[in-house]
Amino acid sequence: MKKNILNHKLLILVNIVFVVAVSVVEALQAILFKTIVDTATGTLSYNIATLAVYSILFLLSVFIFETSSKVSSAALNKAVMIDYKQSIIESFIGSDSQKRVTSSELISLLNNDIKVIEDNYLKSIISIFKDVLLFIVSLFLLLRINIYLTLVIIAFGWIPVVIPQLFIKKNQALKGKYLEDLERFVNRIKEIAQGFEVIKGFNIEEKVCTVTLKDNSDAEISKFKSDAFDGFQGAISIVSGFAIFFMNLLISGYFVMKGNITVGSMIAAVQLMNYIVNPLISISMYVTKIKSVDKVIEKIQEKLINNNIQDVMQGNKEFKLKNIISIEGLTYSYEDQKDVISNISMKLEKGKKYAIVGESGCGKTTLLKILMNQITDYQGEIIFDDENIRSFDPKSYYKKVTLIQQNVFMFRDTLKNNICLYNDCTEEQLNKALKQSGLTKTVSMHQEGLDTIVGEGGVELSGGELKRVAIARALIRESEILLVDEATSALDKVMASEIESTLINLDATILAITHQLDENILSKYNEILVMKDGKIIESGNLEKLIENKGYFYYMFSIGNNNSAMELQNIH
Ligand SMILES: Nc1ncnc2c1ncn2[C@@H]1O[C@H](COP(=O)(O)OP(=O)(O)OP(=O)(O)O)[C@@H](O)[C@H]1O
Repeated sequence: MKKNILNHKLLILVNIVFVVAVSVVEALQAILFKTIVDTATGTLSYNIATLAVYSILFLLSVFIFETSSKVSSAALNKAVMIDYKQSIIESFIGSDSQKRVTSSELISLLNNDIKVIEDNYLKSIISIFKDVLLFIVSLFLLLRINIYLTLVIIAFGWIPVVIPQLFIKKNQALKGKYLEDLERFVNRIKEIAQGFEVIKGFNIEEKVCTVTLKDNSDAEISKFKSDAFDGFQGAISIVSGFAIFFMNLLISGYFVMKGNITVGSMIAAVQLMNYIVNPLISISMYVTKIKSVDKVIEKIQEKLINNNIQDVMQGNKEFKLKNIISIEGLTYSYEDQKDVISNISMKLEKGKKYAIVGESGCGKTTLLKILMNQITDYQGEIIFDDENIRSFDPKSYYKKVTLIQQNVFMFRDTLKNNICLYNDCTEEQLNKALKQSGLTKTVSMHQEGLDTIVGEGGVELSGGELKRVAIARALIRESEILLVDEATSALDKVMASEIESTLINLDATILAITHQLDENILSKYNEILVMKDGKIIESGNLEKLIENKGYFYYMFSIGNNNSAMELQNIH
């Protein structure tokens, strides 16, 4: 945050200039008071018209400098906030995919936490600056009026400053609790929007409304407690400020009675004492506010800024695969749990098509995530011909290796932008990709063709079409290796078979997870890798695996409804 503020030195300077001007003009109000009162009581002999001109000049200056100061501080606020939010977004994009925050956490951070920081941190810093100046100028002017009054202020003015500091911890805790509850509420709302059909379909509207009401009121109660505490703290500061004010009034009244100062000086002194005590109270409140958001800034720092990916590939070599991908002793576990990938060693040949099969949870997706560099803290080696994955430039690797995921994410944009992913692509490249991915018919069916807006999350496309878009994306990039995480999930058998055929006919090395234990599909793969408990326990083409009559054959038989008797023999 500090870095984001210091990035705008010119705006800070402009702010300082206007804040100085505002503070000087405000403090001069006391001198104008004194001049008018002393003229009225006969101590000074100014002309009333001259005093009226001074007053008008004073009002004009206040208007000009206040406006300029507010506009420049709003401009600084805007610039810093753009920077800070952008750094959060960039940190999110650069974060490790395993440790990244969820979408609702990110939205909550960018809306709620940022708002708290903006209101309590940035605005406080700007205001503190103004108050410090007002304090210094007023103290200087008061010193010129009466040294004893100045000493009284110095002796007792710190009381309203110190009191709010006693409540910093409590304030921090209340603000932290509010943001925590608000995040839970935002999360709940997101779930309601996403799970709308499930809520309706399972008739759980009432239950969902009840838990939402709890989250909603928890967040508002926490906000109320935080605001109420702010109010209590503010009241204590104001009361102690008043106490100091009356004490000053009494003391300056005493000096007037003694004939040490004039009535005009007394009014000016009281006014200046206000300008000394009030900024002190405000400064102490702003310091409390700044400290209370320290935890919020720390939270953002922890969740995002410190969570940037340590790319396993830190080299600068252009990615190239001539013959063989060798995986040696690959082992991985999620956060100290048991191994999800357990000492896998295998070789994959360029251009061949590999199917990965295995029961749910055996580690198939994790294996692809490691190969895609989404998981980096694994043990073992991944070698392309004789180059370790770590020696490649990540950009060139991601250009040639593409992961097609189970759920195809679509931007709310045109079909073309969703396929080209905002990169330039020629008509020839596009047509080739459409043809190979089987999307030509889909494009011609839509009146707007490639300019058709696909709707939020691609709702206007079928499941099969979405998978084809994912394939087209890989084709546009001319990816040489396709890692496919269940390209056919949620598709009927005919569509699944069509998509698998499309994939198998591509000119690329393919490593595809499939749940389709279908003879027609599996026979097209050069090799089937059978996974169980994080290991590859069998491999070979379909014929060989059926002959083996091992674990694969057991799964294959269930998938193809073989007789119970036959299954018992195998198992
Ligand atoms: N982010 C994660 N944190 C902790 N455990 C995880 C995480 N992702 C997956 N796992 C666990 O790791 C194991 C392997 O998961 P993985 O997704 O690789 O299995 P899979 O074989 O692809 O399953 P499926 O066929 O059901 O998609 C599972 O037990 C899963 O619960």
